[in-house]
Amino acid sequence: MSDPLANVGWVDNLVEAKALTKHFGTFEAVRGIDVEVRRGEAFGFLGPNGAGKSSTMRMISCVSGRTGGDLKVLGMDPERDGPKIRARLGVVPQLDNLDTELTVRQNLQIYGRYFGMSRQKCREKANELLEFAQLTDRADHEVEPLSGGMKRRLTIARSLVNDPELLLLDEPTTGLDPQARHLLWDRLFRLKQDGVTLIITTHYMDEAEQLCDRLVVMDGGRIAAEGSPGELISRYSTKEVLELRFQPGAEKPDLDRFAERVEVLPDRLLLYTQDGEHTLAKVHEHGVQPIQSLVRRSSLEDVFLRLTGRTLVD
Ligand SMILES: Nc1ncnc2c1ncn2[C@@H]1O[C@H](COP(=O)(O)OP(=O)(O)OP(=O)(O)O)[C@@H](O)[C@H]1O
Repeated sequence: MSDPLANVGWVDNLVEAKALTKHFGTFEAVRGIDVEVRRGEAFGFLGPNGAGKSSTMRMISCVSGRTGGDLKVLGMDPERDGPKIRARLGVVPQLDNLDTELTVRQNLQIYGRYFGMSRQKCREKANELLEFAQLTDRADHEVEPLSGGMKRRLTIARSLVNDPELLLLDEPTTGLDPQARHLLWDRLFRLKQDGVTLIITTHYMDEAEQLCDRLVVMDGGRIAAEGSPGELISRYSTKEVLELRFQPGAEKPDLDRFAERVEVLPDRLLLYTQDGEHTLAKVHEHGVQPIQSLVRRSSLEDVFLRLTGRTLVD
């Protein structure tokens, strides 16, 4: 029997990039990255502004050509098969580009028409997506007065009109308040459960930790590390971190011997240790009196600091 999936181009890796580069004139925004995104996972590009995340996303979403290297999306070449790939992708750009002349529902329906769906199908799909985005009660309202979180959910709903296998989200929650972010994460979890592969760029470490099964840490156009959030934390950091703050302007004590590693930031010291409370006790025994102390688990922020010597959000 022939393989029923052969015709729809089934591949296990939805994105395969090898030595992928993007130059703008002489500036190298993406400097030879290798990435594999597996079907069904939520994959993250984590990095600060200017790391090359959006440039990479734009190549994957077939809106910008590569300068060098190889790129396959859904097993096809974006430069040759752009329209075929785009028909199976959903794209949520960094800035919402909703049509403010249309209502919430019309924004969804008109997208369906772009994909050649019948009016009836567009109506049904819009109803389904309004419910998914928790916007049913706003369906016939204008877009402009919606909150930032609602606009974001509508943009995501719109990107799902064509039932994409792969959804690309560029900084999905930037600028949203914590409640709106959590609501949006909840929707993304649901999509993942439904089998949609997600690629997310973010400079929020908590977002990457919450959402991503695997991620790459990008900096200066390169990949600094790759793995699951847990793997990256155990590879590059300790179990716990003791944060100590001192009087402004006071000289920070040398506490290197109390921890596996110490980072000196402008406003605090970070002591990397397996047991923060024990380390704090030793610091106190030594007569050091910080004005504030906090023991927490290591995070991706610590991984980034270790890899680049900088904090993620300056
Ligand atoms: N069209 C362009 N022309 C020239 N330089 C560009 C262009 N697009 C991006 N760049 C530069 O390439 C670098 C990477 O930008 P990119 O937008 O990919 O980074 P990013 O990691 O997505 O950051 P952000 O979070 O700010 O979007 C930046 O230094 C940016 O100024």
